Amino acid sequence: MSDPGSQSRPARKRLTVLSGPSGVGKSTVVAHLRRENPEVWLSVSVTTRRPRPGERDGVQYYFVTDEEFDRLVADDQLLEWAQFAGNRYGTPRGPVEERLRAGVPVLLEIELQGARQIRESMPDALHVFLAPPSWEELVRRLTRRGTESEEVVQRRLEVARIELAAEKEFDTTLVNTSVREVCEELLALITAPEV
Ligand SMILES: Nc1nc2c(ncn2[C@@H]2O[C@H](COP(=O)(O)OP(=O)(O)O)[C@@H](O)[C@H]2O)c(=O)[nH]1
Ligand SMILES: Nc1ncnc2c1ncn2[C@@H]1O[C@H](COP(=O)(O)OP(=O)(O)O)[C@@H](O)[C@H]1O
Repeated sequence: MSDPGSQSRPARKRLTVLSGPSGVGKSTVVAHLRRENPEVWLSVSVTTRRPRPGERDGVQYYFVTDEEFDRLVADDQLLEWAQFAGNRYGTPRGPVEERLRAGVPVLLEIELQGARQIRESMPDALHVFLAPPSWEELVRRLTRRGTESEEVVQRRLEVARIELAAEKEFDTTLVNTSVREVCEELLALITAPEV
């Protein structure tokens, strides 16, 4: 007998974590997803990194000083945080908890150490790894983006090797060949019915 409620089952109201090496296309994929699917709420992180040209406070990140970041950590206002290539990044706790309580699908775009913290603290989260089509293509994307100095690109590539090796820790992998296709696959995962 078919389940009469199956058609109207709500979207999974849980947290999705998107992670993957620097330059793989996380920001591009997430920006595309948000444009097409505003019902998915993306957490805006705090960071001590300097804004890149065109980045605005409160949009890509909340840009904070080291002292402000220390205070957020001390006050337990971050759901997770990590040091990455010389800067600190963290997810503000309040807005995420509020959205999840309201039943809104929440997406976090964070690096590996933060993803591990979320796996511990919120075991229901779905962890998605975004992989490059190849190592050479990852190097090309990171270099061509042109937002970092040669030294920073090298540092990020060293971290990328570590992040690529952690792929098996994730629930599933999406290969970022086509942004549009990856977004469709990601949206299907985020909004899959409850099981
Ligand atoms: N743990 C953690 N990582 C974050 C957070 N926000 C961003 N990141 C990650 O920090 C890394 C560096 O981000 P960013 O400097 O914007 O560079 P980009 O992602 O390579 O453009 C990326 O892997 C992001 O996913 C956060 O709140 N927590
Ligand atoms: N599927 C793709 N094919 C080709 N280039 C891509 C693709 N996705 C992203 N890029 C490019 O790769 C570079 C890095 O993407 P970005 O979103 O900044 O990566 P991340 O946020 O993971 O560091 C950017 O120049 C972006 O335009």
